[in-house]
Amino acid sequence: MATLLKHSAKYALSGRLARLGVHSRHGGLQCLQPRLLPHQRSASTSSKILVEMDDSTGIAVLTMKNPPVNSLSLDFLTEFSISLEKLELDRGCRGVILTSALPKIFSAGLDIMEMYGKSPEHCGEFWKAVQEMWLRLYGSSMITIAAINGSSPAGGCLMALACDYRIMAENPKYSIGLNETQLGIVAPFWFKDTLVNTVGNRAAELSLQLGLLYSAPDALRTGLVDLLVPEDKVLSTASQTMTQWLAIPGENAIGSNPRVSSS
Ligand SMILES: CC/C=C\C/C=C\C/C=C\CCC/C=C/C(=O)SCCNC(=O)CCNC(=O)[C@H](O)C(C)(C)COP(=O)(O)OP(=O)(O)OC[C@H]1O[C@@H](n2cnc3c(N)ncnc32)[C@H](O)[C@@H]1OP(=O)(O)O
Repeated sequence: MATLLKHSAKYALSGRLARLGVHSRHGGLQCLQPRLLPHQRSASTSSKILVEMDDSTGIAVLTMKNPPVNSLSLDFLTEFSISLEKLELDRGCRGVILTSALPKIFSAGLDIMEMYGKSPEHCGEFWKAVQEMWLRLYGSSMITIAAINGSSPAGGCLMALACDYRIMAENPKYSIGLNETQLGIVAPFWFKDTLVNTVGNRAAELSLQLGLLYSAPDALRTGLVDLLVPEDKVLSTASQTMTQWLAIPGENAIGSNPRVSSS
């Protein structure tokens, strides 16, 4: 029942998502291998996204590669949503690890150039693509883990928040947060809600009103991220964590998520 509720709540998020229908990708207990064996891997790449799928574990790694800072441009967001939709439709895919190919940056957030001097039509299309990215990630029926291997302000932080679990590199130079206020922007309500659901009301109030960017240790203290690990261990830890989550029987790891389930 919980699973069904989660699915209905999730698919109610977006008319486009409703097309996906309800199906189970989470079978019984499986013995999962954290390492990808070459013959069991498949890769697909668009210009800004690399997707590597391990058929033996059902784990996909979605790597953002939009230099210089993985800003969320219209093109990037479109490719991102298409990649995620393909994985969502792939019944063999049970978990997605989101990470960055760029040194020091997870994502710089919305592409500022998409919001400057553009036509109302373009702005509408861009904003719709931002919402679509969030709906797909937050409403995903796969387990999603953000492997945050660099700084992640504003919309980049939203992406990480939309995942089920966040693992960040413990590099003190990296920062993360919804710092829109510092940029003279009010974070939209659904940015706010996603943050509240993660860190709670009071921390979210302070965070949003002051536009705080947290260092990695402060992000852990406030609950913005779940785990800090050495930089070279971010991806392997994400793989191990995913394996643990996917070993939860049936669909319980997904179905018991309170953000999308009411029982
Ligand atoms: C009209 C609007 C239409 C529709 C929208 C409707 C409503 C919108 C309303 C509200 C929106 C609210 C939500 C907003 C969310 C956002 O995400 S806003 C974007 C916020 N992000 C930032 O402000 C990030 C700023 N960047 C940085 O802090 C740093 O660049 C960094 C920490 C990411 C990386 O630092 P460095 O490694 O030192 O790199 P540089 O600073 O030298 O940058 C390299 C290069 O990249 C360009 N760049 C950086 N960030 C962005 C970005 N967000 N978009 C586009 N380009 C970016 C930077 O300018 C440099 O370019 P060059 O100078 O090398 O050409």
